[in-house]
Amino acid sequence: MGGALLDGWLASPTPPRLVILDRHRTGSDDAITVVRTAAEIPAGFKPDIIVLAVKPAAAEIMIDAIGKALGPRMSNAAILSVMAGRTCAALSDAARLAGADIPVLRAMPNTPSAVGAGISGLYAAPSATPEQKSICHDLLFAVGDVVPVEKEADLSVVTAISGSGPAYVFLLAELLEKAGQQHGLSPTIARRLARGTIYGAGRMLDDLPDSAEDLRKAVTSPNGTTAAALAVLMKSDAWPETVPKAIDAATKRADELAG
Ligand SMILES: NC(=O)C1=CN([C@@H]2O[C@H](COP(=O)(O)OP(=O)(O)OC[C@H]3O[C@@H](n4cnc5c(N)ncnc54)[C@H](OP(=O)(O)O)[C@@H]3O)[C@@H](O)[C@H]2O)C=CC1
Ligand SMILES: O=C(O)[C@@H]1CCC=N1
Repeated sequence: MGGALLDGWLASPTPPRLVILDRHRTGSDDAITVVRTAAEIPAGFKPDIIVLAVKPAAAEIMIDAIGKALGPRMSNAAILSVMAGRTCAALSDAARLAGADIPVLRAMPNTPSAVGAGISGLYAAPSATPEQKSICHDLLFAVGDVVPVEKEADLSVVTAISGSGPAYVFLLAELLEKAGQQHGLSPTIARRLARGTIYGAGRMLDDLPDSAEDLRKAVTSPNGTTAAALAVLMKSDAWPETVPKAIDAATKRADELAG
């Protein structure tokens, strides 16, 4: 996810000044300084925002390493976590243990951020300053839309819908492609049709004021092909039951990750 955000920031018209801590990436340039370990963070660098995009289990280790490396230079920063689950309180505790009593903001972005088409939920702990909220909002807005949420607990369902959501759409693309091939289309044609359809439907959802339901109905001719397919997909034990179940499972998992 960190890589997706980075791609989006680097492609944005006014990239922020970035120091990237990444064990694999090499090559600093004019736009970014890349370091392999926290100890290599440049001596004069005093971050406004520390973006954490590691797996939730690595959060405390990272905060500790960054705290040790930055020392007092961390004291005016805020943490922006994109990790599923991990709460502001847990991350604040980790920062305090690392020597910095600093605010935490939590975002739940998604991978379309890599192409500037992300959408992120954003929650700010009450201790975050208006300026820190504004910088984090702008960082996320540089790679797509931003939806502020008032309650931290809402980030679990945000994670289930939009954080994980691209995977559901990619699964649909996979299944459409496969079904096309099973009906004799070449892999290339099946892939173009599946992807082009999802792209076009996404554009309509984004560009037009109509509801998703109205757009669906407009495709569905009486007694036609779409009606035949939707009779399968919309059976009570099919999508109307399985999609909410899937969202429940993802929301529950996000709550579990929060501990
Ligand atoms: N994937 C997604 O669509 C989304 C993910 N997220 C959140 O983003 C976070 C990362 O997920 P994701 O990008 O999928 O996971 P990845 O495993 O792809 O990325 C995690 C990165 O963190 C690095 N890392 C872990 N520990 C350390 C460490 N101690 N020092 C330096 N680097 C470290 C890993 O390096 P290495 O490979 O060397 O271990 C890896 O590059 C998660 O918390 C997830 O909840 C949020 C929204 C969407
Ligand atoms: O699967 C996950 O846990 C992360 C959070 C949202 C998307 N990927």
